[in-house]
Amino acid sequence: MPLVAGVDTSTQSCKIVVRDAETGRLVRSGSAKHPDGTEIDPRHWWDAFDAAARDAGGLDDVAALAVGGQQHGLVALDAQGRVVRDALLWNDTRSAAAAADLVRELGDGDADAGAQAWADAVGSVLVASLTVTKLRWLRDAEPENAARVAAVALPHDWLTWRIAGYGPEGSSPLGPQLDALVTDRSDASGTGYYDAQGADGAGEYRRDLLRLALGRDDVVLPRVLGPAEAGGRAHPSVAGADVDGGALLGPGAGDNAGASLGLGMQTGDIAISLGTSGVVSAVAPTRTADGSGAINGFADATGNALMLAVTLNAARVLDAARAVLDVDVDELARLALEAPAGSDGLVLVPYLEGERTPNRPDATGTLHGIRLATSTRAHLARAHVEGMLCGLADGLDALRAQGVPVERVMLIGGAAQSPAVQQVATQVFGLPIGIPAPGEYVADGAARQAAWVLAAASAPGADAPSWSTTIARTLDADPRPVVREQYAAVRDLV
Ligand SMILES: Nc1ncnc2c1ncn2[C@@H]1O[C@H](COP(=O)(O)OP(=O)(O)O)[C@@H](O)[C@H]1O
Ligand SMILES: O=C(CO)[C@@H](O)[C@H](O)COP(=O)(O)O
Repeated sequence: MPLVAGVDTSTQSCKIVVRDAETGRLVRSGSAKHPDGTEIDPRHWWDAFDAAARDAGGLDDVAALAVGGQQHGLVALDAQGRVVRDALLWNDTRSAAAAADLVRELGDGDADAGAQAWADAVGSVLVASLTVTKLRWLRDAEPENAARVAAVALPHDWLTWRIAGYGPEGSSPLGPQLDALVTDRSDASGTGYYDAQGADGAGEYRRDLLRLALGRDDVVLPRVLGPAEAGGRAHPSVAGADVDGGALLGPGAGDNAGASLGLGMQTGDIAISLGTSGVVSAVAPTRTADGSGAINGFADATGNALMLAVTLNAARVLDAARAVLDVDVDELARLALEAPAGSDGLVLVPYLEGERTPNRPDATGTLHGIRLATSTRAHLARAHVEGMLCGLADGLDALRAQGVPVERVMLIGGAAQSPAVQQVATQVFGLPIGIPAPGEYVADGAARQAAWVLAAASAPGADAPSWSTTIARTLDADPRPVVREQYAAVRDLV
């Protein structure tokens, strides 16, 4: 019974699952928190990985491991493999002006033409989240740091590299071998300088776009591996010490592609992820090229496309409500369910950290409809839940507008555990809502990828193992149009 490990190095924490490679049965798991913030020293990811591995009982007995991670983060390394500066994360908006500049530049001064050109080139219109915009910001705001950049990696790439034993001299057994960096199509497709459908579908880096942003392209970029291609082995001091030959390393994936693999998503499935980010995602054979910027046309972890609508404001909108009301997650849910659908007209537009979709990086949250009758804890709790979900419902509309079929909707991520979120989702989306069994679907997807890599190592061309995903409950649709009508009436007033 070989075991495999899946890692999710996400915005707020590191989660690890150890599963049976053949059946997918969960054997053990662990987790550890990351510091808060939109920029972070990657050593905190390494420390959290180490703590989560210990929390999971160690990884000596795993035959393969793969890492899913928050997308887009800029990990800039110097020639000695040292991090040049704290990593700028997907939710850092300081490169918003750089994004607008790059869009105009690719359109020869015409922003609309530039938006479509970026969507055609790499599947996405640039916003501050995308790595390429952070490189332009680095070039202009920190030229000395930009000059030191010898390699550019994403969070999951960098953690995979460290797990393999690489890193700066003195803090790694194998030293700073930058050309040992590897990644996968899904995470590469979120950089803004990788075309997952280029080179006749094989995928290719667009170094011309990297050069446009950074002013040069003589930097090492991680080798992009196939969906079940091994990227070396874990260093025995980290994982696989008790396994003959050590633990194979998978290419890893961006977290949303990992979740898609973990859920076994097929065309027609919609995943709504309520973590730090809010994500509405769908798989398809080929990506969209949405010049409006509402939909990102990324790659998934199986060789297909993964369309995403992503908001900056999701679970942490509810965290903010808990802070204001001084309640825990259970009391927040109870309060929210006390108020009626539509919260008697109290509406929160939840742009608490600016917003990515729509692209309003400088926006703030706004509360509308405050009256004596709606100045209650219950109404405030409900308005936060409804506002968060309305932003995602707009994203689902954008997917539909791109012709993406919507047949089954599943709710995942930390905030999906809330009974209030589950019930209000049936009202806001007006669709049946599938609640998968509670789990870490990004880490599960990484574990499934690890099992796929293990199978392919002895049987090239093997398919991904068919692990089953349990939908624990399906809630009936309960459409309440008033909720989105109220939201749409004030959303654009920010
Ligand atoms: N029952 C719950 N109700 C509301 N929010 C929750 C609940 N459980 C967890 N959360 C929130 O979910 C978030 C963590 O979700 P997760 O998917 O792990 O985030 P990420 O993957 O972005 O690190 C936190 O903001 C946490 O407060
Ligand atoms: O930016 C995106 C996708 O484009 C986010 O989905 C990040 O990948 C962060 O994920 P979580 O930490 O919220 O899971």
